[in-house]
Amino acid sequence: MDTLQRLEQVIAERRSASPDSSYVAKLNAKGIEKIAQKLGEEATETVIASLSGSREEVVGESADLLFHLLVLLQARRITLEEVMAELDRREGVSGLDEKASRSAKE
Ligand SMILES: N=c1c2ncn([C@@H]3O[C@H](COP(=O)(O)OP(=O)(O)OP(=O)(O)O)[C@@H](O)[C@H]3O)c2ncn1[C@@H]1O[C@H](COP(=O)(O)O)[C@@H](O)[C@H]1O
Repeated sequence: MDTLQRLEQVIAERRSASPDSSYVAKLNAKGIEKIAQKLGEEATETVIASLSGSREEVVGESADLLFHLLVLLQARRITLEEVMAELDRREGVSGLDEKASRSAKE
């Protein structure tokens, strides 16, 4: 089991904890809008760090971003496995085929 899978499991366990003792529970108690807002903030902070921050800052913000993405996915009942399967599927599609299928959908 890798780090993201372990974190996904911890987040699932902590969702039902007391919001006083758990950040994951606190975020979930506030609802999907708050979780989405936090993800947006962490994405912005990652972008800013990538442009003007140190290597350590980019690593730290990226960790915050991945963590909040996992919280959001769970709030939408989407598993990491589903996202990985989508990435695996794309791996099997050539760049040109992918572009063609995207423009066909538009
Ligand atoms: N990886 C993380 C993690 N990364 C970031 N954070 C929290 O994310 C928050 C982001 O910081 P901010 O200053 O933006 O947010 P804030 O001011 O605390 O919150 P708001 O004012 O926005 O409500 C901080 O409180 C961090 O502690 C995390 N909190 C928890 N985890 C993992 O989740 C597990 C379960 O955590 P609990 O739910 O707290 O038990 C932990 O063991 C960790 O493995």
